[in-house]
Amino acid sequence: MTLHYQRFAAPAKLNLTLLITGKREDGYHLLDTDFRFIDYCDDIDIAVRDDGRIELETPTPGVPPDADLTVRAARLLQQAAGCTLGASLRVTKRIPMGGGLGGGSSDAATVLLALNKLWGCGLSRQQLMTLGVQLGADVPVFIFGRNARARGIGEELEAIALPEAWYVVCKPPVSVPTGPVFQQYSQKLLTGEIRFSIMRSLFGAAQKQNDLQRVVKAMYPAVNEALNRLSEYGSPLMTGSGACVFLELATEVQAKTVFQSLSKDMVGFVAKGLATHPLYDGEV
Ligand SMILES: C[C@@](CO)(OP(=O)(O)O)[C@H](O)COP(=O)(O)OP(=O)(O)OC[C@H]1O[C@@H](n2ccc(N)nc2=O)[C@H](O)[C@@H]1O
Ligand SMILES: Nc1ncnc2c1ncn2[C@@H]1O[C@H](COP(=O)(O)OP(=O)(O)O)[C@@H](O)[C@H]1O
Repeated sequence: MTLHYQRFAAPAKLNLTLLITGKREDGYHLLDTDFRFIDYCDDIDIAVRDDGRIELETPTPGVPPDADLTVRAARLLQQAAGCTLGASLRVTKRIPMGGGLGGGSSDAATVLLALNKLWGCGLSRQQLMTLGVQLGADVPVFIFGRNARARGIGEELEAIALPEAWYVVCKPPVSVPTGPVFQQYSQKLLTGEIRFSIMRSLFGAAQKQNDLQRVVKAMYPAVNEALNRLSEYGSPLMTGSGACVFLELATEVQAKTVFQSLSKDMVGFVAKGLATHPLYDGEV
């Protein structure tokens, strides 16, 4: 069997603002968040196989291949579409894991979008989004393909237009698991230290904010430190449930200047905000 690989991009996302507006009966928190794609991407090379096998040739350290979101996405689509073809996958990982940049979710979304085409499954964007949410709350927005305001747990999406912007993104030397952060947030709700942002969601917040930031700063001093370093140049924010923090700037020159003036021990990168996902084809 000769394998022909094609390359597909899986971009990172930033949560430009993240409000928590309530809690569902199953314990998941309701969000009101603006997602923006950035041009910092994992690459996924995919070849169709005729033996039905799903092979991950580049296992991610610390993630068993069967648990890898790329493999799970391929198997889910294969099952849902009744497809007998398989795929070999090679992932070039750049997006830090547990960083709030949605790398795993983006990889899964790219595999769903690419294999839907390569296998000729013919599922609609909406059908792929419904499959994707089974893999993670952030998967649907990457399939939606446009920068979006998301509500619910991320499945109610509305496209938003965003100005051109550049971002300095810093990765503190910690990996922040999403579950425990929400748990800690819930505990603070019980003690009355925190309240839901329903009013700010309805009437708009005075400035962009991330409701999980306070909790993560207290749990991970390195995140606090990174925010302090960036706050010398503007108003930084944490993305998702952390650990990455970012600062928005109007031009590439400004972003590069800020990044270069951070000391060398601060790991990070400069990225451009995208208008749409690289695989978005205009179909709604
Ligand atoms: C909060 C966001 C914003 O983008 O953060 P990041 O993960 O990107 O940092 C995401 O919606 C996260 O989505 P995702 O990372 O898929 O979360 P999951 O694995 O589904 O959730 C892990 C755990 O976090 C809690 N959780 C997650 C999402 C949510 N809206 N409410 C929750 O309470 C639940 O306890 C869940 O079991
Ligand atoms: N292909 C993948 N890339 C990244 N993480 C993956 C992948 N498959 C499974 N995971 C798991 O998903 C977790 C969350 O990863 P990721 O989506 O990159 O971070 P975050 O939710 O903080 O944005 C990782 O810690 C890892 O255990």
